[in-house]
Amino acid sequence: MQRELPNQHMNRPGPLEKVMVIASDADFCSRMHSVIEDAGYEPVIAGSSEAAIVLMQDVLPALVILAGEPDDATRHSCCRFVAQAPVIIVADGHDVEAIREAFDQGVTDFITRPVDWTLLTLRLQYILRTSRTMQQARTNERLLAEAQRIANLGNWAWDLSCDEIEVSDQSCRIFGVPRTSPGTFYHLFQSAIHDDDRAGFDRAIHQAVQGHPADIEFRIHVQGGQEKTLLMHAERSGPAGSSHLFGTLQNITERKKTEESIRRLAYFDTVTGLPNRTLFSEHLKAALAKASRNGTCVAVMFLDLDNFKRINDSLGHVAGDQLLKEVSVRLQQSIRSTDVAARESSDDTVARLGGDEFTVLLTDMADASHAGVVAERILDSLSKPLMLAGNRVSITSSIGIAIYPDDGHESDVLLKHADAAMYQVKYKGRNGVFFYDDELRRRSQDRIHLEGELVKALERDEMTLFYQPKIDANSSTVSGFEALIRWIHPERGMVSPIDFIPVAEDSGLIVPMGKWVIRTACRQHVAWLKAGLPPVNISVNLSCHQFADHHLLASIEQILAETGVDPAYLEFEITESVLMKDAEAALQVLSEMKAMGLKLSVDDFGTGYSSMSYLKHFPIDVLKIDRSFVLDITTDEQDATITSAIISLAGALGLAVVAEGVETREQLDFLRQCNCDQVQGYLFSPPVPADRAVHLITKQF
Ligand SMILES: Nc1nc2c(ncn2[C@@H]2O[C@@H]3COP(=O)(O)O[C@H]4[C@@H](O)[C@H](n5cnc6c(=O)[nH]c(N)nc65)O[C@@H]4COP(=O)(O)O[C@H]3[C@H]2O)c(=O)[nH]1
Repeated sequence: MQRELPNQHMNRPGPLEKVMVIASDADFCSRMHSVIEDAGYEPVIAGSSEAAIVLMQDVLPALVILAGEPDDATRHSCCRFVAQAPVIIVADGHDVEAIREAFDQGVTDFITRPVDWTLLTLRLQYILRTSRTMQQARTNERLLAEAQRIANLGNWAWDLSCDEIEVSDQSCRIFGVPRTSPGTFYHLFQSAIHDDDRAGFDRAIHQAVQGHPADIEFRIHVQGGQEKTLLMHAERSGPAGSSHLFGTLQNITERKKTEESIRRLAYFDTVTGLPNRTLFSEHLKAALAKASRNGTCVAVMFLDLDNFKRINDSLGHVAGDQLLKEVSVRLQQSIRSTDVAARESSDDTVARLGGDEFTVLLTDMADASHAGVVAERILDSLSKPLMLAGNRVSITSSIGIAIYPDDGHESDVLLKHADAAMYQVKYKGRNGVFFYDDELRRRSQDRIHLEGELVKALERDEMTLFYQPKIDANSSTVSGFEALIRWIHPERGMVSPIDFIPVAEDSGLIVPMGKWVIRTACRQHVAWLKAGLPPVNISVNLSCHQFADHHLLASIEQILAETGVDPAYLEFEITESVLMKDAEAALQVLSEMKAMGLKLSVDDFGTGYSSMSYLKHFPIDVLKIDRSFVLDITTDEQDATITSAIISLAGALGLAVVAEGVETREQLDFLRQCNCDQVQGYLFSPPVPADRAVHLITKQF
């Protein structure tokens, strides 16, 4: 009955728990053995301290009972050995001094002689239960510390009444300080906070004290001059009126660094370190919102270097990058010069959109004319020569300006208008400034209107192809046709491609339109063949967008397969400027086209800037001399020289040559003298519809 008592009211211990008794008294040991066994533990009896120490090598007791008169050394080593388990001594009730000494050596508890055997079972169970709880607490503490270490997360409790902070190990590690007293930690903590972050930190603490949990990021100086960024959560919990704040502390230094490098990549140009298009756009939007509130103006400048490509190609990319960096420095200096601009705003931004295109944002201007002053200053600054790769180089630039609110209210629109104004400078001869104006505004509206109409034109099948013959200069017979698109507008009549091709280019419509041209030209070639005519070369123009389109080759392949045209009769005319825009990429596409068996020609040759080394490597068949040279070959000596030089060059490179825009017999005679292979122009025929072109195929000119 007595023995059942503990089992009815307490957790019964596990069967494997061992209770070790160290005693020399055999009767005492035997009695203990029975009590321990009956209580549901496994007794382990050691007759002496030495035997106990040997036994403890193998047995891990849950509780040790030390009876007799063990000397200090034995008690000490026992306690050391069984640091995880409680140790009970059996002492004389009146020997308080001995009990105190035992406690000092680490003994957990005591029972007094004479032993109350009835209560002993209960006593053992209480002690073991406490021990288990303690052990669990220790384990939990260890696991928590480990988890905090892994998560780089510390916790703290701040007693505001005495300015003491109780911290976890990880909090100390985050601070890089050894474990200190709560008061010392408070002082270390306070002095470590970055001056710039102190006010925010105090605000967050105040908020938490008021009962609103707060999160704050702040920087601290740690030993060695390093800086760390911490994320702290603080909140008030515990009983009402408690002077404690509780919270966590996380070291987010690495995360901040990563975020910063991602931000730099996303928002800044890697060559110049200037904001990129995305960041510029954000700045512009913010500036527009502010200007709308303040009733001020914003100027958007679009700047393009006039001769960057030439410098980049001739002096190399390293020099090109150096130039871009220098330009970025000069631009920043120019907008900071308050003496000229009579104003300065920290929101002004210089950005690089890509290539040699830069933008400048001037914010909160009272007077739009300041933008012109700044632009002139920029031109002046950029025009100063600099040394690049040992060469003295001068650059000029074209700047277009659009002003909020006059020229638009949205960032995209303003940027587009500044771009249009910049093109106006290019058109007028470069190296200048142009403000977006009524004329450009009207043109822009026309363009938008035309774009809408073009979409409909494609849907309504309003496009048609005209064909202009190319004549063999020796035999005076047709050597091929150039297919040229025409838009038969229901109200306006025939619209020139000069007017709509650029719009189709900008809107991307050129891609489906170009595909339609290739397909229609191929079908015409087949139709003439079927009509019993000899196979005739047909050339088709490829614009910049089409040439860069990744689906171009697949589209051509599909059309060839669908129409059955022999690729040897299909020629593509690509302008010199398109090819030179990205010569490496062009070489790749041209090679693939060549591998398909197509013919390739360089259109408008002489108007752009060709690198001879590329020209040599491009797998081209024909050079087409631009009609601007042909126009004056009989009157302008220079044009005559250039034309004959191009013909010689083509001969040297093994290329055929076609002269465009031949309008007079004199021009033809000159070209024949220079051994030009083919000629094309109004002298023979303008571009004509297919039903008229058919009669030219067999004609002798
Ligand atoms: N003054 C003068 N002009 C002559 C003479 N002979 C021919 N032309 C014109 O010169 C242009 C030659 O085409 P381009 O240089 O490729 O220049 C073309 C080409 O860049 C583009 N284009 C035309 N059709 C297409 C097309 O189907 N696709 C693409 N991507 N562009 C096209 O539009 C431009 C203009 O085409 P068009 O108005 O058809 O103008 C044609 C033609 O009509 C002449 O003796 N004197």
